[in-house]
Amino acid sequence: MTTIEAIGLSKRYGARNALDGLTFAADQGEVIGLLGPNGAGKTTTIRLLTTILEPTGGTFTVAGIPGDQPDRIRQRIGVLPESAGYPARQTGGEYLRYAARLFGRSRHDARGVADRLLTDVGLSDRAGARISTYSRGMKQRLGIARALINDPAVVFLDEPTLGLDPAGQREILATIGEIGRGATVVLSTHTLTEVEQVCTSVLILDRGRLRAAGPIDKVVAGAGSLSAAFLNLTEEARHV
Ligand SMILES: Nc1ncnc2c1ncn2[C@@H]1O[C@H](COP(=O)(O)OP(=O)(O)OP(=O)(O)O)[C@@H](O)[C@H]1O
Repeated sequence: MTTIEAIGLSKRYGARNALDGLTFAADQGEVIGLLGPNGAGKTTTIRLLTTILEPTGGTFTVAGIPGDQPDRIRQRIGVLPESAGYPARQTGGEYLRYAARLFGRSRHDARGVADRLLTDVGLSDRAGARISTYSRGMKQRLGIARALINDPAVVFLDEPTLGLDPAGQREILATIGEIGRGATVVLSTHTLTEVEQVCTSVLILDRGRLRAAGPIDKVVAGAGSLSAAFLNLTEEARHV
C-alpha cells in the first residue's frame, strides 16, 4: 500500500528553490533514508509532508490523505523534529500520557499507551524521572515514543541521532528498525552507515532536486558503496 506519494512537490523562497519538483512514492513498512548535503532540502521535504509548510507547487498524499487536508494528515503521522523541545519539569511518563490525551485517549488508555511506548524505547525505569535529568539520547528516545503515540501510519525523524555517542546511536537505530515493521519511516540523516543499517530505500537530494531514489542496492549499483554513490550524485550536480 502506498503511504506517501509526492508529485512535483516544490517550495520556493523568493528566487530560491528549497525543493524543486520532488516526485516519489513509498510503501507501508519502508524505511526511507532522506539524504543530501547541507541545504539540500531534507528538512523542507519533511516540513511539507508533515503539513508544517505549504508547497508552492505540486501535490502529495500521506497515509492516503491529500496534502490539502492537513488536520487529517496530522492525525495519522508522527514527527520527531530537527530540534525537539521538552517540558523539563514533566516526567517522561507525564509527557507521554499528556500527548496521548491530546489524541483523545481516556486517562486509562493514555497510561497504557505511555507505559508500552516507554518500554519499547527502553525508558520504563526512568518513566518517573523529570525529563531535565535525561541524557540527550534518552530525550531522543522519548521523542520517538512521542512520535508513535497515535499509532501513526508514517513517522518522520529529522536527524534523530545527531549529537549522540555510538551507544546512543545504536539504541536509536534499533528502535527505528522496530518501528519500520509497521509504519513507513522517513529518516533524515547525514550518517550513511546508519542508512545502510536500517533503511530499505533512499532519496538523495541536492540543492532542492532529487538525484536518486529507490532501494539501496539499486542506488549503490556501479558505485561500490552508498558513500561513493552519494558523492558521485551530489558532486556531479555541482558541475552541471
Ligand atoms: N524559511 C526559509 N527562508 C528562506 N530560505 C530557506 C528557508 N528555509 C530553508 N531555506 C533554504 O532552503 C534550502 C533547503 O533547506 P533545508 O533546511 O530544507 O535543507 P537541509 O537539507 O535540511 O539542510 P541541513 O542538512 O543543513 O539541515 C536551503 O538553501 C535553505 O537556506
